[in-house]
Amino acid sequence: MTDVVVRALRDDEFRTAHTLFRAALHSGPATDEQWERLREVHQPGRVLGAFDERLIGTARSTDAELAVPGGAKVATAAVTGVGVRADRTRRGVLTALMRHQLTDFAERGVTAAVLYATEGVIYGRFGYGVASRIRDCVVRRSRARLRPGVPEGGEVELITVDEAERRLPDVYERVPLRPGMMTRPARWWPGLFAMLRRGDGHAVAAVHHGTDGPDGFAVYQVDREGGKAGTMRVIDLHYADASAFAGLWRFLLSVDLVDEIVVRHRGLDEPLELLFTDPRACESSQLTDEAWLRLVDVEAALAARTWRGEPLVLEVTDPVLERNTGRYRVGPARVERTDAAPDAVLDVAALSMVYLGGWSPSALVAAGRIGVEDDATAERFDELVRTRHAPWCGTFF
Ligand SMILES: CC(=O)SCCNC(=O)CCNC(=O)[C@H](O)C(C)(C)COP(=O)(O)OP(=O)(O)OC[C@H]1O[C@@H](n2cnc3c(N)ncnc32)[C@H](O)[C@@H]1OP(=O)(O)O
Repeated sequence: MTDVVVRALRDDEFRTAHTLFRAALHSGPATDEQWERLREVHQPGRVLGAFDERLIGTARSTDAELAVPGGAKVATAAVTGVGVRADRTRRGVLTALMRHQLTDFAERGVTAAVLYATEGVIYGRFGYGVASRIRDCVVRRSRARLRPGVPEGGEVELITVDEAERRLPDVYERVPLRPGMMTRPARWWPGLFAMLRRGDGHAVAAVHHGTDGPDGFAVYQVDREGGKAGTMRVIDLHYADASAFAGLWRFLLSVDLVDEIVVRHRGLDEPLELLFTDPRACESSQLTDEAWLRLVDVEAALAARTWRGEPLVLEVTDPVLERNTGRYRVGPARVERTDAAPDAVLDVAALSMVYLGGWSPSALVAAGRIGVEDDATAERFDELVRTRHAPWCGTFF
């Protein structure tokens, strides 16, 4: 491993780190105008740099809260901006950054860390696991007739990106967070609006008004070529309830000069096709991993969510944050450390995968990632973690 020094960067070093990250993704540096906005997404104290003689790698995080089964929210670090110079990869730079970052999270009292990964092989070794999965959908407008009984929804108001920047944060606050969703800190939003303005600037937002005011929104743009009907790309879509969901879709389907509506990165149990008389009006594709979760304080995380059925003793190993290694009795009444014999043996990445309810433990048993004595124990474990909704983050960072 290279001799790497990792430290938190000063504010005046953020732009160099951002340029390094963009270069690692094969993108050019931000313009001065873009940087004016992007500077804000960098949280002081949370932008790490790895150095030999100069900056060779970076990783940053932002404070947020993650909703867990049962409705509690836990202190979370949203990790992003991870990159190592292409001429310094595969010599332990990321490893040094991740160890530093996770240790720092543990010291700060962070319960969980979440990230979106560019590649599936990078983060498992640091205790992250795929906690939620998503799909993309294409709705063919000519076939998409709404079924009788789909809620009417309320009025929809179209607003500009400038107005959306002022108003959408408040609407998002009104959206109940399901397991896997995160609060959007003030420093998250500039990243979305910088992205919306990077295109040719024709994105708009539709705000849904329910009986108690604004309760959902869809940000979209329509791409047209050669005077033909085009493709609507829905960039961000959140709603408080079934009425707002239906109302927003009624509106999106009513927009003229659109052949198809592409909506990406949606939760697996969002009932979009169930709105239509022909469920195949909605084609789904591209099932993929969404949020990678890493429990940083296992005991606090286990205590924060609700559980079902009978208690089980879980033996957890954590090679990076040793304090987490141990046995935990986990059940609906309480969570406690114990010396009792384990019912299931797993590492922190596997625990992070089943924590939000996105995988059944039986699936991980079948894949050799959780050890149990027998099928009956696996079934009890399935029941323990079972949740009403599939987890979904829905906030890219
Ligand atoms: C949350 C986010 O920001 S996601 C963005 C992630 N960034 C990118 O994809 C940008 C392009 N890639 C990079 O900058 C770098 O390749 C990184 C950050 C992914 C990895 O950095 P490195 O310094 O090379 O990682 P490091 O040397 O610590 O690797 C640790 C181990 O992971 C493996 N590994 C790391 N990245 C990869 C990869 N992309 N493909 C295969 N193996 C990998 C290494 O081979 C090594 O394995 P070993 O311990 O068995 O030898």
